[in-house]
Formats: sequence, structure tokens, C-alpha cells
Amino acid sequence: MLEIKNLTIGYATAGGVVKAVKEVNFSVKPGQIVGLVGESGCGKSTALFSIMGLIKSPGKIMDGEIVYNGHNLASQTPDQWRSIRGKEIAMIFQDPMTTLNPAFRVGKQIHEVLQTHRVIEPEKKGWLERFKLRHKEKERVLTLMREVGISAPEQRYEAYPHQFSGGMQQRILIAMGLACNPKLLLADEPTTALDVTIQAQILDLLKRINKEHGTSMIIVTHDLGMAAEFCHEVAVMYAGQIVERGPTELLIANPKHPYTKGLLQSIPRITKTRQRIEPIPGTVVDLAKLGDECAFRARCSYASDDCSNAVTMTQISEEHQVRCVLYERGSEASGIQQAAAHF
Ligand SMILES: Nc1ncnc2c1ncn2[C@@H]1O[C@H](COP(=O)(O)OP(=O)(O)OP(=O)(O)O)[C@@H](O)[C@H]1O
Repeated sequence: MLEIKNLTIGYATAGGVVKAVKEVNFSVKPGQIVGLVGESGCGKSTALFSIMGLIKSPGKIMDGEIVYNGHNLASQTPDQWRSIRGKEIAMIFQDPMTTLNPAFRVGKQIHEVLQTHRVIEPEKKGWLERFKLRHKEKERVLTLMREVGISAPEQRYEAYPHQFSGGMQQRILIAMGLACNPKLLLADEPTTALDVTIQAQILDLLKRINKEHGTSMIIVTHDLGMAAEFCHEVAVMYAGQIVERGPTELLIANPKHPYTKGLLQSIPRITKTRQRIEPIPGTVVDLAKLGDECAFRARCSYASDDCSNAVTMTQISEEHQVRCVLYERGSEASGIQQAAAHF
């Protein structure tokens, strides 16, 4: 359904071009949920926004393809992009308060998505037909509100965003995303602004939508624990590159990259009392200063001189890939493979 091929996105800055996304490859199959996971500044949102055609200057797609159902979106005109945005591919943003317009009633805001894409085409232009169309569209809005768990939608249609809690506002955004029955839903940290119990409810809702409508999803999150529960596949990003990718169960049970391992060790677990959480030392490298070397080497306890060269993706098994010199072909000779075995 979606294949990202060798995608590189750069931002022009005073200090030169910063590659926020660098030679990224991943795919999404119909009905699949893929998680893009990593710390802040790793390029997750840039990768996600590019699929919606929302990279703005000084950002630019420098290389690669975004192939959606056989068409390369990266070479589309803004008009072509507009025709699929919201209809085929929709997006839920991180903070509902900045996405919803505080001056308009929520029902009207969901209604507007339907109007923009004309899911229900007017057969004729007479006043009766227009009245019937408006009625049908309002019914669709109420159905959407009910589907995302908003009770008494008839009354709440008329309410303003500030009259809803954070969780309910996020449900409104999900209803807007679903309005045109998209095949692919993109979510940028959809639960970050919510408290834990509400987070779980929103994730349950997204899971139900995925199961009932077969909607594929890409979820961007810094929380590997959340991705482990929610996604079929996980791609771990670091400094603009995917460093490990694979089916969730495989990747969680058998993480290969030191960064993935570090992310896993920093997840608190309530089942283990007095468990020691091991934060990853240091911070994400400054992308402007990054060359071809492994971007994680300064924070990695396994770093060696070999890490100063460009690192390619190594196929661990049919579906599991990792970008680390510990697993690169030829490393056996230098004995590094032994370190990997103990890792
Ligand atoms: N408008 C911009 N101008 C210059 N550089 C930018 C711009 N936007 C992003 N970047 C660069 O791209 C990098 C990746 O940003 P991006 O927002 O995609 O990361 P992220 O992993 O989604 O982080 P977050 O979770 O904080 O949104 C940033 O660290 C920054 O160096």
C-alpha cells in the first residue's frame, strides 16, 4: 500500500543542509499498524509529514520515493496531493487544542472535512437537494461522533472545543480523520498530551478502527512500550535514519541495535518493583555536525573505530533489519561478532 524508498529530507539552515530524514526505507501493508519510534529530534515527524505533502520551506524532499498504491507522491503537484490528503490518507495531530479551531462548533468542523472532499455528491443543485445533502452529511457527522465514543452527539454537535476534555477533543480529531474513510491514517504522538487512562482509551479506539475498517496506520511515538503494545511493526529511528526495523514481537523479544536496547531499558514497568531504569547516556547528536559515521557512536558502549565509517542495514532474518557495525557482514573477521553475541 505504501512504500517509502530511500527517502532523504533536508532543511536548509545557516550552517548548511540538515538531513532530518536520511535514506529511510519502510513499508505499510493493508491493515497494518507501523510505529516510528525514537527520541525527540530523530526525524519521525518530518518523515510522517512528508507522506501528507506537508514539508514546508526550508524543508525539501531531496531524494527518494513515497509510493502510495503505485504512485510516487514525492513527484506530485500540490493539487494532486490535495486530492488524496484527507480522503485517501488522513492525519491526527499531537495537540487537539492547537488543531481544532476554538471559534467553530465541533460538529461544523467535522462537517467541513466532508464538504471539502464531497463524500456525498449533490445530484442536483436545487434547494431541496441541497437541504437533503446537508441533512445526510449531518447524519454522517453524528455517526462519526458516535463511532469515536462521543455520547449524545446531537447536543455535542453544537458545542465548542473548549467545552470538551483533552481526550474528547482527541476523539473529535479522530472523527475528522475518519470522515472520508481514509485507507491510511497517520498519527503524530496521538496520546502524548493526554493522561495515562485516557491514552489507553484513545489507543483502544484506534485499534478498534484498525480492526473494523482495516485502516492502515503509521504512529509516531517516543514511547517504545506503547508501540510494542499497539503496532504490528516497529521502525526505530535515530538521527534521521532507521536503525532497526522488524515485526514488533521479534524486535522486542530480540532487540539488536544498542539504541533499541537502550530504549527498552528506559521503559518503567509497574510489574517490577524497584526496577532500575537505565537511561541512555547523552543526547541526540546535532544533525548539522553529523557526517557518514554511526550517529549513535558517542552514546554507545560498544563503539569502536569501525563505527566511524558509514553503516549499512544488515538483514538479521527475513523481516528483521539492523544498522549497526556489530552485525555488518565482514565484522566476523574483526571479532566484533563476539561482542554482538553477548549483547
Ligand atoms: N523548520 C526547520 N528548520 C531547520 N531544521 C529543522 C526544522 N524542522 C526540523 N528540523 C530538524 O529536523 C530534525 C528532526 O525534526 P522532527 O520534528 O522531524 O523530529 P521528531 O523526531 O519528530 O521530534 P519531535 O518528537 O520533537 O517532533 C530536528 O532535530 C531539526 O534538526
